[in-house]
Amino acid sequence: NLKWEKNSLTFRIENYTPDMSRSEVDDSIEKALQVWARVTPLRFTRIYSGTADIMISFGSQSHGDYYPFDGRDGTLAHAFAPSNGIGGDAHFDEDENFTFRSNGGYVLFMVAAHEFGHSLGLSHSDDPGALMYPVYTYRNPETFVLPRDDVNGIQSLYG
Ligand SMILES: CC(C)C[C@H](C(=O)NO)C(=O)N[C@@H](CC(=O)O)C(=O)NCc1ccccc1
Ligand SMILES: [Zn+2]
Ligand SMILES: [Zn+2]
Repeated sequence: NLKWEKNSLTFRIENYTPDMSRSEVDDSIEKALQVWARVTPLRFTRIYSGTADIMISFGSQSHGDYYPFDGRDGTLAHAFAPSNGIGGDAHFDEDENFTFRSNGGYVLFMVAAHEFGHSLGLSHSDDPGALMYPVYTYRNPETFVLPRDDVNGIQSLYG
């Protein structure tokens, strides 16, 4: 597992999905980062220009890396393990319908929390209850608590 060799990380939201308001996207991203910050010494600072450790963007099909998205459903997003450059970056498939709180689509908070697990160095878990389990399952963001498997995983890297 590659990991960040610093506890203070920057993030930048490069563009927005039309599925939600900007403030809903900002809130979803910030809350998804807090999920991990709460159980590690990691701290996240938002920047609005330049290159952040974690560059966050929405794109569809071919979007500038060797991993083109696939239209609706299927792959929802992907993120790169810690390293310079594209490491840490999280890309969200614009062809999905992302939502704020309703489960009428994919709740951006849930997808982002999962992706940031990858951005911090976690791989997929085989625990069906884990956030890092490979397949999206809806959970109420208001009551979401990071499952034990994920806490153990991230604390084995940054505990
Ligand atoms: C092979 C990778 C690129 C698949 C990709 C993923 O795991 N990204 O982190 C992904 O979008 N997986 C889908 C499931 C699938 O493609 O079968 C997913 O739901 N990922 C988002 C997710 C997963 C678990 C919890 C929350 C969100
Ligand atoms: Zn990408
Ligand atoms: Zn994943």
